[in-house]
Amino acid sequence: MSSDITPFDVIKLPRMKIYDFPTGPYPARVRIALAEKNLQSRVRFEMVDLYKGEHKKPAFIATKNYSGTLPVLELDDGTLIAECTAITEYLDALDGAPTLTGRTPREKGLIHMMSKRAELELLDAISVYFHHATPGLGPDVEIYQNAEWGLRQRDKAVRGMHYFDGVLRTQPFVAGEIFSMADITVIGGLIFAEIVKLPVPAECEALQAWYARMQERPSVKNRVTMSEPAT
Ligand SMILES: N[C@@H](CCC(=O)N[C@@H](CS(=O)(=O)O)C(=O)NCC(=O)O)C(=O)O
Repeated sequence: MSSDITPFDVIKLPRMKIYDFPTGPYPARVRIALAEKNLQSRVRFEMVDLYKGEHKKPAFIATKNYSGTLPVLELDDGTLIAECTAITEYLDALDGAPTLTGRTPREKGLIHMMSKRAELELLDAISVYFHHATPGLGPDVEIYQNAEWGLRQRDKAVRGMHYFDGVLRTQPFVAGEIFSMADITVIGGLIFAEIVKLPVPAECEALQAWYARMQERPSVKNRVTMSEPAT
């Protein structure tokens, strides 16, 4: 091997901690990205109990994430990165060979657009429905609820499902010809839909077929158990 190529296994990968909630839809996005990049062994998960409101405690907000959400990535030098898109971009760039966030300017633009659209039109909409029009994380955490707003966002998410069904009738993945961060974000949305028992409409056959394919990916299938200590 020529001297100017550093074998992957000698690149100094950082050790990382992720403040996490193992079954959460947004944490699932980062867990899937970690597995797709084969980085699981570099990460320790620290659970933050959402149902006890630990993510809204002043200490967490002051020292880990001003937005009071999960996941949060903490590097061994103390750097903190919140926001699933940002964490995924960081993880994807670590080996110098991005596979999830785009290899060319055009791919990067399309993937970012479709991932953001999946947040706005699907995942975040279901999250608002969960927090405002269901018991959510419980009365001690959901200190303000607006059921009408939550129901409007639920209806928006159903429209989003139809939109992504239309996209997936024309191409194999959410942002085009390759699996990307945009697919992971839609997967997060459908994970949340299952949690709130919001079914994908029967006529959204392309979305359903795509999701069935996605659920066969080891990164998706094993996303929750990856943090359990090896037995
Ligand atoms: N924009 C943020 C949103 C993160 C988010 O909402 N995370 C959820 C975690 S989970 O519900 O998916 O498990 C959360 O912290 N929810 C707690 C709350 O909103 O009070 C991101 O992309 O990381």
